[in-house]
This record gives sequence, structure tokens and C-alpha cells, in this order.
Amino acid sequence: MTDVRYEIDRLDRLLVEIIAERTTYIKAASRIKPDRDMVVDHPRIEDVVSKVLAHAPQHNLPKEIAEPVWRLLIERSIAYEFEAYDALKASDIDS
Ligand SMILES: C=C(O[C@@H]1C=C(C(=O)O)C=C[C@H]1O)C(=O)O
Repeated sequence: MTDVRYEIDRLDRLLVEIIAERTTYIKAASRIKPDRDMVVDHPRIEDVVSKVLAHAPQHNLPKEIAEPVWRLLIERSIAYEFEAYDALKASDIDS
């Protein structure tokens, strides 16, 4: 069990790094989108989820894990993107 948990902890550190890198692109999207109502793009959300679900079986990742994990990741990414978008607009107004 110690060995298994060692590997889980190792992979969690990698996941943190990968999700952090993904999040830098969420911030980039907040800078690129010209309108606040473009932050939530439903067709793109479904595109992201369908690509993940197409890729998951090749790595034996159950859909029951992949789909809710990605939907939550996208939901929290959108909340972060709104915060970044609003902070950017507020700093534009201040300057
Ligand atoms: C990053 C984007 O913004 C949002 C975040 C997404 C994501 O986390 O993958 C997908 C769609 C968007 O609503 C985007 O539009 O691509």
C-alpha cells in the first residue's frame, strides 16, 4: 500500500503541474475574448468533453471518472476566467 500511495502522490504532483499550465491558457483566453458573454462557450465545452471521452479509452480511463472530472475542471476554469476577465477590465478602467 505504501508503494501504491507513493505513486498516487507522485502523479498528483504531475497533475498539479499540468492543471496549472492549462490554467495559464484559461487566463490567456480571458485576455483574448473581447466580450464578457464570450467567456462561456457551450459548443467549445462539449468539444473539449467529447475529445477527452474519445481519448480516455485508449488509456483505460473510465468515462465515469473522465466526464465528471473534466466538467468540473471546465466549470472551475470558467469561474477563474470570469475573475481574470473582470480584474483585467477593472485595471483598464483604473489606468
Ligand atoms: C478557455 C475557454 O473558455 C472556457 C473554458 C473552457 C475550458 O476550460 O476548456 C472551455 C470553454 C469556455 O467556456 C475557451 O473558450 O476555449
